[in-house]
Amino acid sequence: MVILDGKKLSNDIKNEITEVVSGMKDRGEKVPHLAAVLVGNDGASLTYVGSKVRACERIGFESTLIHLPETTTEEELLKQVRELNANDDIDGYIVQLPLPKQIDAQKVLMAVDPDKDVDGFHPTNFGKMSLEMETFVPATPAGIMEMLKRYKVDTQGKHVVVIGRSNIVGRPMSILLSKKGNPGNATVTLTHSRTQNLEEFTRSADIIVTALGVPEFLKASMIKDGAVIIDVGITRVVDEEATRGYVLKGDVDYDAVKEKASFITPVPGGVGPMTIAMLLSNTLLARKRRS
Ligand SMILES: Nc1nc(=O)c2c([nH]1)NC[C@@H]1CN(c3ccc(C(=O)N[C@@H](CCC(=O)O)C(=O)O)cc3)C=[N+]21
Repeated sequence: MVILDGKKLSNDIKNEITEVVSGMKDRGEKVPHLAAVLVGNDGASLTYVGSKVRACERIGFESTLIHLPETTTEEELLKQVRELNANDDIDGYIVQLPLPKQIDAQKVLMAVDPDKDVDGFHPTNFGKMSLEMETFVPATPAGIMEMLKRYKVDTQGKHVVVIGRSNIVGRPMSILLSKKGNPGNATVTLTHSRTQNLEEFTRSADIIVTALGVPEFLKASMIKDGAVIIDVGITRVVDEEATRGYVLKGDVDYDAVKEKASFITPVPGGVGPMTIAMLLSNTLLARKRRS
């Protein structure tokens, strides 16, 4: 069994980007500038946005964090988005999800300039991805593709079962893995909460991608020997003994499943760090396209 080490890979990718950025600096060029908009004080969102800002600093990007109160109205957020679109110094930005309930997330994502949409969530970019055109690919699916590529996991003609049909992970993942290419050329089944007999699918899968958010959902009895397991779930579970008062749990019953798997991603240290690395990579692409 091989552990797909997202922490290490993301460091490799960040080092590669650092090299490119230092070349830009040497030539007196503008370095990439990423902005993140965070609305409210959700604990996990604060952690993720903090990691993104720290990663920017480490690799020599400029970064701006725009932190708005929980009570922000949709109109106020749309105004912020329009300002970022118009600000020539910002190469790319993200609006951290989830948003408070008074705000229609779809409306906000539609207002982001597709050329600055480094999350790849705008319909234009999602469409381009689906049509196999060059674009910003959503960071989590892009990170998984990069992991499969760098570990040379064979996806050609394999049966992939994706669990979860979200717009940011499950659905784009199903599209990317069925595309021509390497990784790609897989036969994909996209399963979700209404799927009947889920276990019949998971037990026949060569590769399983779980993006559910239900801790330890995928049991060893649900997979076949030698399956590749990609765990996108990351849930904070209360644990009084832990220093932060919680532990992070993936969607996979890791200790038992790893005994049967050929490749597996840990949580933490798997898909999460790759997401950040690919966001940085998209921001570098945004800067290059604008110059
Ligand atoms: N507009 C937008 N774009 C996103 O890309 C986006 C988002 N909203 N909302 C939330 C999800 C989730 N996400 C993660 C990023 C990094 C880790 C990560 O680095 N996780 C670490 C652990 C972090 C911790 O300690 O909590 C790990 O798995 O090792 C996890 C999850 C990005 N998302």
